[in-house]
Amino acid sequence: CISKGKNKNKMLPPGPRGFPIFGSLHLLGKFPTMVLHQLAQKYGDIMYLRLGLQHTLFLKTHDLNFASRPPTEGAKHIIFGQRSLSFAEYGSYWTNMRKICMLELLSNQKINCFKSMRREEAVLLIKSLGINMTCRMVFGKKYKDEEFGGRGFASVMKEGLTKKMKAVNKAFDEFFEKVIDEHLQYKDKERTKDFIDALLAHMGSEGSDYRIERLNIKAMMSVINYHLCTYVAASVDTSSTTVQWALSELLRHPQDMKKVQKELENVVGLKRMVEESDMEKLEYLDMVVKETMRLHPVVPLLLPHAAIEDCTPTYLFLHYHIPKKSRIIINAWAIGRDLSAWEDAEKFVPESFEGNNVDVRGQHFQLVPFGSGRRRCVGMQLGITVVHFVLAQLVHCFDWELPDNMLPNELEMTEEFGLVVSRAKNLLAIPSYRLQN
Ligand code: HEM
Repeated sequence: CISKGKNKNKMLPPGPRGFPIFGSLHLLGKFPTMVLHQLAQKYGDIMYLRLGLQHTLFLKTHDLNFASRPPTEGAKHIIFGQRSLSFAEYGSYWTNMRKICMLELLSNQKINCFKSMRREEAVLLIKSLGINMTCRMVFGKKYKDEEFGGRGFASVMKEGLTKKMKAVNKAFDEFFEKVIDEHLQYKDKERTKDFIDALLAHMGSEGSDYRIERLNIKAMMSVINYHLCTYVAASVDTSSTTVQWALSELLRHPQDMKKVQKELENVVGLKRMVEESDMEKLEYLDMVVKETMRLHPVVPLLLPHAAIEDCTPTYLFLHYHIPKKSRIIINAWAIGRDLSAWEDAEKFVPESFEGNNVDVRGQHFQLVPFGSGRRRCVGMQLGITVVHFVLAQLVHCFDWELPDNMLPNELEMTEEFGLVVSRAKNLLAIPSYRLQN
């Protein structure tokens, strides 16, 4: 929030006036992305609300200044304060944690190391149609619900409402303590080292203003889990929610589903399963994933950014004042539907990526499902790999049908808003195996 008093003579960006105390909170309703999008059509791309600000150019021109995070209640209680990577303030602690994460868990080399594990999981997925990949990369093995206070990983995440956050934190704390103890106990055993081993190797190391202790390691573990599950929208992670949206769109557009299957038949055939090494040849599948991330960015408002210093960006020849500590909210959902960048913005048309190099990695500002710049998603490469791989498996191994003779255009696509936006109604579809093995 910007305090107006202090900035009386400076021009804040335009926006609705709002009420005292609540500001414009009442406007947001059930679908804040859509409301913010409509407000931006009235007030412009840089907009001031007493809740936040949204603008896209900032990502490039003011990336460093907006690379911090504001303190939030959720982060304080549920993920060990601002020690977690996602919610850490910009500074040497965040820089180092991000470096460790990039190097030890999310580098291309590490992602490749776990290729065979993802393949094993894909086979299991095809058998069980349940997704559980990243858990093994982070913790080295799958932990059952009973080991998580008997309540289940997902159910504990779901209880992340403010009142319950402290209790939730305790449940996580016990679970993480157990995982750390197990890793220390089997430290010298012959096995594939996972992310926790890598973090433990840094225990005791220090910088000028921080020291990595057991608590910091737990904070890192929790933020990775936050991306595996969401505490708003049930036991799904960012990657599997994206896969669900992609499959939903393909069910609504059977001709596109056929096109992906045809491509898979040409590249892979029907006698074996898809391998990760096939991915680069699956151009249409890639377009389907991009189009899904455009229409259904699962973290639609990204994570909130915070201004480190005052700044004065220029927009349409006007100089706006953005005070230090302002919360910056970027509406990736609205950016993907911007009529000046996308033709037929509301329609699912994978072909719109044909013959251009627009991708999802934060270089093209009309499509930012992972954010952009310094604070963009650190797990992007893993997310992209998993989404392509799982979707390819599902469409290659199965034909899909909607239940009860439902027509494709009758499939509901209502969103349930949260930090991760999933389908409001579970996707129900009937698979029939189509490979010849
Ligand atoms: C399809 C999959 C995914 C999507 C769409 C996604 C999206 C995002 C978005 C939008 C942000 C915020 C960027 C910003 O504030 O500017 C973010 C941050 C982050 N993501 Fe992801 N994510 C995905 C998968 C993953 C995975 C698999 C991991 C880890 C295993 C991960 C770990 C993180 C972390 C740690 C941050 C915070 C980075 C920081 O603050 O420096 N994400 N993600």
